[in-house]
Amino acid sequence: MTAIVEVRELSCAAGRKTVVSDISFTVRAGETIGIVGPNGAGKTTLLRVLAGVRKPTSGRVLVNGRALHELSGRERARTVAMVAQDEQPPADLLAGEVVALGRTPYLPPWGAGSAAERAVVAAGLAAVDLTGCADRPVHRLSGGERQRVLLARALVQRTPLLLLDEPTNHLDITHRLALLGMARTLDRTVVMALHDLAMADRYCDRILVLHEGAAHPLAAPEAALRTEVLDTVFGVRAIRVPHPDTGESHLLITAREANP
Ligand SMILES: Nc1ncnc2c1ncn2[C@@H]1O[C@H](COP(=O)(O)OP(=O)(O)OP(=O)(O)O)[C@@H](O)[C@H]1O
Repeated sequence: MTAIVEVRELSCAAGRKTVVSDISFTVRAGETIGIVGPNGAGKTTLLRVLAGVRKPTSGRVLVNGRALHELSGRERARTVAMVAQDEQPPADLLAGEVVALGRTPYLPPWGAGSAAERAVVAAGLAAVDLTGCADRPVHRLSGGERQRVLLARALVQRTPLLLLDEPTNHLDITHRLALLGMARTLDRTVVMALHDLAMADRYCDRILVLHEGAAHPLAAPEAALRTEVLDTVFGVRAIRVPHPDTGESHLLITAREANP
């Protein structure tokens, strides 16, 4: 598989604070990558730099071999889509209008609203289980429904790279599993910050652990989320147990002092 994202000796800051220093990794096309780390570890900051909305303090990010700041706004919007943490769409828009914003980089001037574009928007809403909701005002949707509308906007943007910051926040368990399952099967590369380590373990091809300004090597879940890593980084006790029916390995996490 070819590399879609190359991160070289990257350092990023939030405000004046350097958050992550000198990290390097490569993401291959089609991979689902999880970024995990304690609160404040720099997950959002790194995603914003990967999206090209924040500049690195040093080092570089290449997407499909190009630095995002070399691209026009339209080219960049066809390359990378991002759903930010707790993003609030403009309150006076309809759900379908929010999703349609994702089509902007493909439209000629005043090109919105055609039957074909409406069909793309409807398909985006259907992909997040919101069929028939195009005409609902976003401010009347629940937090989880709004989150799914924003995901639909990113899906219809049809970018090779999709960045998601805590995409399962606000989602019920059904839609949480659906979203993570979808992330794996989409024909694109997904990089997402996740707090739920067990979910990251099950649904990501590889995981980047951020801790104290550094990144552990990007590795398969069983290596990235080893017991000793979770103890050091999160102060929790983790064991891997086989599912009684399927035999698949699941990460079981408890507080460090909990009795076995
Ligand atoms: N605008 C800012 N000015 C100064 N410091 C900031 C700014 N934004 C974020 N920070 C700090 O930078 C650090 C990294 O923040 P970031 O949001 O990237 O972490 P995170 O891993 O996404 O956290 P969380 O898990 O809580 O969402 C935190 O210590 C945060 O307080």
